[in-house]
Amino acid sequence: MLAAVVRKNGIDCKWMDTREVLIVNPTSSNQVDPDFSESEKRLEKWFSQSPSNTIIATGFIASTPDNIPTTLKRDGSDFSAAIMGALLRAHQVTIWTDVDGVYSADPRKVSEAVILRTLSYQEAWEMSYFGANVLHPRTIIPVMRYDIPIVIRNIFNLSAPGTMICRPPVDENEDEQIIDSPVKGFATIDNLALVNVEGTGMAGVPGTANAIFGAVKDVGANVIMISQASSEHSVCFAVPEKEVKAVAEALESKFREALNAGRLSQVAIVPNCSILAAVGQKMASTPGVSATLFNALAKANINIRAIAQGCSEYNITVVLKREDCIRALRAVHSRFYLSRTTIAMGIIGPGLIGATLLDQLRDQAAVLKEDFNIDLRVMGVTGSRTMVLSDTGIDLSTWRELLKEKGEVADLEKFTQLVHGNHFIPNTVLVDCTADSNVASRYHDWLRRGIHVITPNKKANSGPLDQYLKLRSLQRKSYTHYFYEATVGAGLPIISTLRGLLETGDHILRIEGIFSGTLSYLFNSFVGTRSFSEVVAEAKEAGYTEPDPRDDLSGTDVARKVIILARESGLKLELSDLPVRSLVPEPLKACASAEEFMKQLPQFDEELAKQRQEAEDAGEVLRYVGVVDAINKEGRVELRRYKKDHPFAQLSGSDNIIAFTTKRYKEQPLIVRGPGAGAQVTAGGIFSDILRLASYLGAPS
Ligand SMILES: NC(=O)C1=CN([C@@H]2O[C@H](COP(=O)(O)OP(=O)(O)OC[C@H]3O[C@@H](n4cnc5c(N)ncnc54)[C@H](OP(=O)(O)O)[C@@H]3O)[C@@H](O)[C@H]2O)C=CC1
Ligand SMILES: N[C@@H](CC=O)C(=O)O
Repeated sequence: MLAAVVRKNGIDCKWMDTREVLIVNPTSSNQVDPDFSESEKRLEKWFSQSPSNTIIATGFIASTPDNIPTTLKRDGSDFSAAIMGALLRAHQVTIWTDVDGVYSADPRKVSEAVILRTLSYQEAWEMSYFGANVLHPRTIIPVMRYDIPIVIRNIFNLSAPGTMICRPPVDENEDEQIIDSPVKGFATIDNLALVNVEGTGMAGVPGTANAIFGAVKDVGANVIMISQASSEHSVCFAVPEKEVKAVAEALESKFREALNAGRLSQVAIVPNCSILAAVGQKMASTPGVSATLFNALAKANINIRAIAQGCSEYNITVVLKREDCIRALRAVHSRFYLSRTTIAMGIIGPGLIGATLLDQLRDQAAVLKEDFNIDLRVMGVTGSRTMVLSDTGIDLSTWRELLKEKGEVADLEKFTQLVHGNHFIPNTVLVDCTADSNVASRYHDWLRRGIHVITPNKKANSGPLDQYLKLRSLQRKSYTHYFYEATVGAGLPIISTLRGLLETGDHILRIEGIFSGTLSYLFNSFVGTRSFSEVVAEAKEAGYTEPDPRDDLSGTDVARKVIILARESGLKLELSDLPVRSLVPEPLKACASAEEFMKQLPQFDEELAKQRQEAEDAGEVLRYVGVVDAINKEGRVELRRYKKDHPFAQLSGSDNIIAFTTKRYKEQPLIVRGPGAGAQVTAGGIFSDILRLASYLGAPS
C-alpha cells in the first residue's frame, strides 16, 4: 500500500517482499543470524528483475535457507533496516521513531537529560543493554561491519537532529559533548539482587567460578554483572530479583559440603538492588572518571554495594540500594556537567534572617541557573507553627502567602523526611535560621542521614561541649557538610579566616574583638544625645539584635561567639567557663517576654549613662569585647574602657572588629572589620555558605 501511495505521488518505486531476499538462520538462543552471502545473491537477482531507485521493503520478515517464512524476532523492524543498509552498503541508515534521539539518561528520571548528538557503536551497545531507548545491540552489528552510520530521528519532530551512531569522529571538535564529558550517558537496571559467595576455601582453587556459574546456568538465571576481588575470597554477582531464590538454592545445594566444612562461609543474598552504569568510550583514555563518579555518589551519601568495570573501560557499573538509584543517577549526571547541580533546600525559621535569605534566593535564582548551572530548589519552609512543602520547589515570589494561607501544622520530622525524600534531587541541605536549641540538637541526626546543614544559629556550636565534639567528629568522618560562617560576624569571613590560619599551620595566640553588632551599635551611638533604651530600640528595629535583645545585652551572644572561636581554635571550653558582665538590669532578667523587657528598660537608663559619662570624662569610650586567650586556654567577655584613639573606639554602626594575634601575625594582628549584624549581610553570609556547598557538590566555582 505504501509503495502504491508513493508511486501515486510520482516517484518510481518498487516494493520488496523481504521473504524473497533476506535469508536468516535460527540460533540456539531463539534469535536469527542473517546469512549475508545468500542474501546478497538473492538481492542481486531481485534487482536484476526489478531495477529501481526507491524500494519500499517489508520489515520484520525473512525466510530460512529452505524458504520457510520467519520473523527477525524482537526489534525485528530495526534489524531489517540495518541488514538492508549493510547489504546495499548504504551511505546511512535512518531509523524513524517517536523520540528525539538517545538521551544522556532516562528523561523521566533526570529532567535535565540531554539528547546525545553522537554515540559510537560500542556506546550504543552499552546504553541499549541498560534499557536506554537505543537500538537493540544486534541491530548495530550489520551496519558496524561496513562503518555505516545509523541515525535515530523523530518522525513527529523533524526539527530535532537526532542521534547518530557511528565510528567516533577522528576530529573531536565535531562533537562538543565528547569533549565536555568522558561519560556519554548513564543507565540503570532495577529489580536486581546481589549474590555473594564467600569463603577462605575459594582462594587459589581453580574451577570455583566455573562451579558457581555452572549452578546459575543450570537454573536458567541470567547473570547481569560479576565482581571478584583479587583476594579470591568472594565472588559477587547480580541476577534479576525473580531468579535469585532459585540461584541461592542451587548454590547452597551445589556447595553444601563446602558450607558444612566451613570452606565456604556463606551464600548471601542482598535483595532490592539496582545497577547504575556510566557509559562512554572516551572514559578509556581519561584518568579520574571513576574517582569523579564515586565522589559524586559519596557526596550524595550513597553507598555502593559492588563495582565492575571491564578492561575495555567503556562502562563502569555500580550496584546500589534500589531506593537510592534515582538520586544516584541525578548526582552522577549532574556531576559530569550534563545537567545542573541541584540542591533540595529546607528553610527553617522564616523570621527576619530566614525571610531575607528566601528573598535573596528568589532574586538570584535565574543568574545561578543560567550563569553558574546551580539550581537551588526550596522544597519546604517551616516556622514553629506552620510549614509549606512542595515536591517540585516552592515559588519564592509567593512563599509568604503560601505559608499564611496554605500552611499545615509544623512538624520538623515530617518536614525533614519530605525535603530529603525527593529521590529526584541528590543533595539536601537544611538551613536553620532559628535561634532555637531544639532545632540545633537535630543537626547530628541530619548529618548522619546525609543531609547537609547550614546555619547562623549559634546554639549547636556553643552548646554542651560533648555534643559539639560529637557533631564535628561525625562531620569529619562523613561526606556531609556543616557550614556556620554567619554564627560569628554575620556575613564577615571570620570562621573561614580562622580556618585558613589553622589549616596552613599558623598558631592562634589570641583573638580579641567586638563581636556583637548590637553592642557595637549601642556604644557607637550612645554618645550622650539619646538614652540607652532608645538606642537599644533602634538596634532592635535595625535587625541587629537576637530575637530577645537580652541575649545581646546579657553578653550571652558575645560569649557564644567567643566559645565558637575558642573551640574552632582547639580549646575545650564550656559556655559556663566564661565570666560574663551582663548589661541587663537585675530586675529585668525575669521579664516574661522581650516586649516586656523593652517596655521596662527606660527605668534603668541612668546607670549606664553614668558609666558612659565617667569614661568620657577620662577621654575614653566603653566597648564590649570578647577575648579568646589561647595561651592561657580561657575566654572572657568584658565591658572595657578604651582610649579614643584605640582602633576599637573608631567603629561605626554595627561594625564588628576581630583581631587575630598568631605566631605569624604577632607584631600586628590580622584584622577583619565590617558590619557584623543585620538582615541583608547575615542572609548574604548564609547564601555564601550555600554556594560553597554547591561548589563542593560539583558546581563550577
Ligand atoms: N540578626 C542578625 O544580624 C544575625 C542573626 N543571626 C542568627 O540568625 C538567627 C535568626 O535570627 P532572626 O531572624 O533575627 O530571628 P527571628 O526571631 O526573626 O526568626 C526566628 C524564626 O525561627 C522560627 N522558629 C523558632 N523556633 C522554631 C522551631 N522550633 N521550629 C521552626 N521554626 C522556629 C520562628 O518561627 P515562628 O515565628 O513561627 O515562631 C521565626 O521564623 C538567630 O540564630 C540569630 O542568632 C546570626 C547573625 C546575625
Ligand atoms: N545579635 C547579634 C547578631 C549576630 O550574631 C549581634 O548583635 O551581633
